Amino acid sequence: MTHYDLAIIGTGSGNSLITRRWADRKVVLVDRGAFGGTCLNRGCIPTKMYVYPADLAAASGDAARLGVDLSLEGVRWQDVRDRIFTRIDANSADARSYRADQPEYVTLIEDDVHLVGEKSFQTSSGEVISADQLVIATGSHAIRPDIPGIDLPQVHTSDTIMRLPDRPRRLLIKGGGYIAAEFAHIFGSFGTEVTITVRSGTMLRHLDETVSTVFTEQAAQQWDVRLRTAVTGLTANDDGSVTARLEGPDGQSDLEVDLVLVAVGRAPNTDGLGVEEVGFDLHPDRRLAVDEYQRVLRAGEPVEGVWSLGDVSSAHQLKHVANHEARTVAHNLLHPDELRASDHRFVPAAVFSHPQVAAVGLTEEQALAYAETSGVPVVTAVQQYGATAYGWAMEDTTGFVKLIAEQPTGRILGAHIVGHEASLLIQPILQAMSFDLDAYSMARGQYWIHPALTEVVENALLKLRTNRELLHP
Ligand SMILES: Cc1cc2nc3c(=O)[nH]c(=O)nc-3n(C[C@H](O)[C@H](O)[C@H](O)COP(=O)(O)OP(=O)(O)OC[C@H]3O[C@@H](n4cnc5c(N)ncnc54)[C@H](O)[C@@H]3O)c2cc1C
Ligand SMILES: NC(=O)c1ccc[n+]([C@@H]2O[C@H](COP(=O)([O-])OP(=O)(O)OC[C@H]3O[C@@H](n4cnc5c(N)ncnc54)[C@H](O)[C@@H]3O)[C@@H](O)[C@H]2O)c1
Repeated sequence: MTHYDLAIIGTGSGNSLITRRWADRKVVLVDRGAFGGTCLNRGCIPTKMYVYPADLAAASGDAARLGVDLSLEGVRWQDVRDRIFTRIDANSADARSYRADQPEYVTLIEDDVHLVGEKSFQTSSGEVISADQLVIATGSHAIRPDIPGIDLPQVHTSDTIMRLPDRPRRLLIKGGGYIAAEFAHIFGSFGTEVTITVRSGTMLRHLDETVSTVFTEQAAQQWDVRLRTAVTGLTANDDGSVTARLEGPDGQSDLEVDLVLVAVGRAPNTDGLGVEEVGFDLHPDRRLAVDEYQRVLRAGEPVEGVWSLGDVSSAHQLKHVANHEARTVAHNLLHPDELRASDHRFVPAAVFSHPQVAAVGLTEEQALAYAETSGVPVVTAVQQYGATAYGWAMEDTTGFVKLIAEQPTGRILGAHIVGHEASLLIQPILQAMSFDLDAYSMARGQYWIHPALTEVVENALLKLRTNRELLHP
């Protein structure tokens, strides 16, 4: 058995824990997959590197209403793919070499491991490692639902679809969440016929109802969206295509496609890790349970020196959350007597689709429930992009900013944006929420550049104020 000061399982956000502060100690970093984890190799970064060219391709369709006739001559899939993965693979290889070249204090083990004690684990080749402190940062994996034909080679998850040799002519996407929305945009803008099957009545159904309703309407104008529809089986055809058996409101039907993307959520990587065997607590969705300091729990109590962060233990499967939690763990590993808590109060998210969506805080439904239990009235305001000067320039008819605040104080509880650069527009609202700036002061306490698109945020804030004054003259 080899003993270390610190052992980290997972090179996603886990890799960022190793700073020079550890240079005089012994650290072991373990990963069974590509160095850098999901975000770098098969998640946020390559998807957004596809989304940007998809936005350019989609612009050809969006420009006509402005009197600009663009035509899309074509998309060179292999060139797009190779530009992305030449950069990604080099980045992953460089990050790996950087760690592998620090043998004086970091040992890199590229193997699958499972726990054999609360702070010890075994590699698949039999090596046993123990450590004073252990960080579990093993991420999550795409769920493959149990339907006939799910193992056909034409069935992909987000792990594999970005490296396809060719772009499919017809793609079926099962699921209506983030990954479905982003890949529908990517493939649809590039010219693939996209069909999406969604179990419920809307896409992005976990978001604010106005958002999911508007997004679903716009999705249906671009892709063949089949709501309340299940895929009950997949069969390979002789010509390489796949027939999907669908069950929807009109009964059963068959759909022939070239490829299938399964996007029905991701599950934490706790299976096979041995966490139950050593008694660590799991949530019902099999996430590792941690306290606010990111300490792993056993029977509800923190296990000394055992930490977790990111998708394996977080309620939010988002890279900025994994990074935030990594900063908490980085501090706490070195300052056991001054523990710092993670701040999950205002976690934003964006869906990089067409249109873009961004959200932070409570949905309207949640805010109304909060008003009922707290007795604090809430006020909402919806401002259309099209009612601002930049919205006129864009001839925008669908984008909007929806804000929800406590009525007496103007404390912002939630923000929901659909439309051009929603992911950028939400940031000042998030800043106000994080630094306790109320909506009323935010609206008039600063200049807003005219006629920038940010005026839609300014106007939404002003509307909250007007609505407040209407309620309380
Ligand atoms: C297609 C896609 C797009 C996304 N886009 C965004 C986005 O735009 N914005 C955003 O915020 N988030 C996005 N995400 C989510 C984001 O990628 C994750 O939240 C983030 O990468 C999680 O980081 P992590 O460090 O927890 O785990 P990971 O980065 O997954 O790292 C975990 C590592 O642990 C290793 N590992 C697991 N089990 C073992 C074991 N037993 N032994 C050894 N090694 C093990 C794995 O190989 C992996 O490398 C996206 C995800 C996907 C799939
Ligand atoms: N831009 C981003 O930040 C970004 C992009 C991609 C992924 N992600 C992260 O990755 C996670 C996983 O993405 P995702 O799209 O797979 O998950 P998701 O949770 O966003 O959506 C999954 C969808 O599949 C549906 N579903 C679940 N089980 C099903 C079943 N058996 N049959 C049919 N439908 C089913 C759900 O109702 C939901 O609509 C996201 O939750 C997100 O946290 C983030």
